[in-house]
Amino acid sequence: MLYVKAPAKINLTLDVLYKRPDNFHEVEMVMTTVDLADRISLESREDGVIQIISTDNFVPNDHRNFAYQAARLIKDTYGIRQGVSITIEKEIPIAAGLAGGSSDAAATLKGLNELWDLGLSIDELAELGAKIGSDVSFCVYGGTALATGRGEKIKELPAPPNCWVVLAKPKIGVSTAEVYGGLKVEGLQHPNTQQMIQAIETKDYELLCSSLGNVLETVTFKLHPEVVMLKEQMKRFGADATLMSGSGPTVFGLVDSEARVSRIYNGLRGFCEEVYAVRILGERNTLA
Ligand SMILES: C[C@@](CO)(OP(=O)(O)O)[C@H](O)COP(=O)(O)OP(=O)(O)OC[C@H]1O[C@@H](n2ccc(N)nc2=O)[C@H](O)[C@@H]1O
Ligand SMILES: Nc1ncnc2c1ncn2[C@@H]1O[C@H](COP(=O)(O)OP(=O)(O)O)[C@@H](O)[C@H]1O
Repeated sequence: MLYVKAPAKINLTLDVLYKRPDNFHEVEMVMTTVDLADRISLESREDGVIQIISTDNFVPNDHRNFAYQAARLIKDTYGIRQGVSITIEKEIPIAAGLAGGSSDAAATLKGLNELWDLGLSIDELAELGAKIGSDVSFCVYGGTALATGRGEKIKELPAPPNCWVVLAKPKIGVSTAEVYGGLKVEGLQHPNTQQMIQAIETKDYELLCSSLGNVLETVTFKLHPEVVMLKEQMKRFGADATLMSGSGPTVFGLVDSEARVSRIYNGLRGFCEEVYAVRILGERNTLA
């Protein structure tokens, strides 16, 4: 039995440059992993079957599961005869903009590389990951990175300045495809990605706070006004800066003092069931 952690990500910036002919959007995003993680365990089996076992009824247990797709891809690409039982202990909220499914896929790729002794490099695993979803390559590397292309081209960044991240997810699920589909690329207010990178490189917390930006907020806010309200509440309870992660609906707030974290956490818990106080994981963990 092999255990692998699958951490959630947040987008510190998310910019869309244009819509591509393949119907994906060309993006520029600064992403970082946080210490809210699913736990994946992998057990090889001789009958060739890929089995998904999950603690959460909303997680699909068949070919729709991204961890299943990761195992299938590895088996087919490298002609592996064995199967695998994949147990997913779900901690990351589903369809939340936190890349839970993508991270489960990435953890499965890394775990099977070890379990089946394939000797693949982290870059090879990330390339495989891109076939499953745009966010999977980033999740293979983890840490902090600039993601371009449709999200699969990854450039490593150093750890951001130390701070707390309070995550709050309203009781709605958001479809990433619907949000990208509703985006009007003309007239967008673009975040300053280069300034965000500078803030990270110089460990400038204030600059990082003022550089947060996500163009998908415009779409999700219109679909779900409760996300705007949650963001406003978080700011009112004392977060230094707030943003929606990915396509939403999770909103996060950055805080640099522990005392304020509990005030914000307790305040939000009054009306939002899913609130988490976490840390940024920072740098890439190169162990596959
Ligand atoms: C918005 C982001 C930001 O990190 O994350 P989430 O909110 O899903 O966590 C990502 O761009 C989501 O990546 P991921 O969830 O892997 O997307 P995919 O499965 O590849 O694509 C789902 C759908 O989103 C749209 N899509 C995705 C990526 C992209 N660059 N342009 C797009 O237009 C396409 O319609 C695609 O069919
Ligand atoms: N291992 C998985 N965990 C969660 N959701 C999964 C998984 N595999 C497939 N899915 C499907 O992926 C969709 C997106 O979920 P998720 O990856 O959690 O969100 P997001 O794309 O917003 O980060 C869900 O609707 C869910 O049905």
